[in-house]
Amino acid sequence: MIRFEQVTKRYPDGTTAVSDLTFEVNEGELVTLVGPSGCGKTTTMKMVNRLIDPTAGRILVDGRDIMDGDPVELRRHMGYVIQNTGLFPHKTVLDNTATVPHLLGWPKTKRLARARELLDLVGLDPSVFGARYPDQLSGGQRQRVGVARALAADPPVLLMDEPFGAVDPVVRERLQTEFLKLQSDLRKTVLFVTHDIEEAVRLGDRMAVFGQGVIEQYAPPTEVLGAPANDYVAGFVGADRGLKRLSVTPIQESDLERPPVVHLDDSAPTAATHLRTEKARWAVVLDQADILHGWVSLTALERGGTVAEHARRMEAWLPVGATLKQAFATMLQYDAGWIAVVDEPTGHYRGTLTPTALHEALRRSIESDARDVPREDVELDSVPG
Ligand SMILES: Nc1ncnc2c1ncn2[C@@H]1O[C@H](COP(=O)(O)OP(=O)(O)OP(=O)(O)O)[C@@H](O)[C@H]1O
Repeated sequence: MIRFEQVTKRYPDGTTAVSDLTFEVNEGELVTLVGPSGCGKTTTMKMVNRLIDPTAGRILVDGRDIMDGDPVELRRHMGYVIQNTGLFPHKTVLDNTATVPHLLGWPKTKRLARARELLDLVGLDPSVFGARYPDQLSGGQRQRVGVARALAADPPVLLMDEPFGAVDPVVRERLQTEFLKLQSDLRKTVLFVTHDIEEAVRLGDRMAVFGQGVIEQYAPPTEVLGAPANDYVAGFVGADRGLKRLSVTPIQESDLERPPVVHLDDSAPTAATHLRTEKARWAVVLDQADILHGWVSLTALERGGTVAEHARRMEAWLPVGATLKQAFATMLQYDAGWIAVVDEPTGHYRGTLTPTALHEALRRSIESDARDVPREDVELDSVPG
């Protein structure tokens, strides 16, 4: 969809901002450009919508050299979101959002209807916020309007330059979550510049890690974190890359443990016998439809009656596909030694995760990237302990 072929940009004062860049962004892919200040990320992005022209090489969008057409026409097919949003202060939120449709000559009713639809999409009620001016919004709300405005004419490409850079970390994380949800529906081709490695890891299908004007590694986040291409990338992603990886590694069926399972209407003595045979001190409790209810201890079952009389509710659960980081956070939140993993949306119980299983899942995912084999096929050497 977007292809850089040996692109170099040298500024008139002799600064080489990027040199000999070759990479490709697929249709519907979100690529993060990440690296320290001054490494050429913004220059790279601005060459795509011709705010900056390359000194050498060419850039193709949908197979066409971008230098062949009219730059204004080109920009209409590319949403552009920048830090501090660049909203017009004297225009209402609704009019700001409708900027591009206005330039494209859409009739007023159509462009305002589109602006309302987009404000809704980014979580701003148009009847509340539409008539306000940018300085009557919070920083996070302004960024949302920036995203809505960029999407207004439904461009296939989105260019985003530190779009969430000006807000505090909590709002930033919320904006990232909302944007990921939006992107999973819209599937735009996105180039996203950030100097924040966490953001690049969280959002990118692939990340381009920039050194001085060159890409040092171009790969999915799990690979950059698990197998950095060189010392530069390893240094940039940081010594805590194992921790960062937790946030992009999903829970898989093969990570789960299977402690004994009993049902609510089982008799307690039968359940207790089952636990003793399995040499277990507790069991997962399900209802008749195999939906998670909670857990029960052997000691409680030994008092007789039915499982239902002794079972305790379990609040710490997650769906398959949630990340290992969410699993870890849930364990901490409920002060739980394990969490249950269920199918979504059925709620059917699949298994459990303990801190040990979580650690093994992380190690297997690192090995699986390094050796290029599926995670469930990785055999771990045990750590001598
Ligand atoms: N108009 C210009 N004239 C001369 N040099 C420039 C110009 N614009 C950028 N540069 C230089 O080109 C290099 C790359 O700049 P660029 O803005 O692309 O970096 P960046 O990675 O986006 O940095 P930041 O994260 O700080 O925004 C820097 O050394 C910068 O000083």
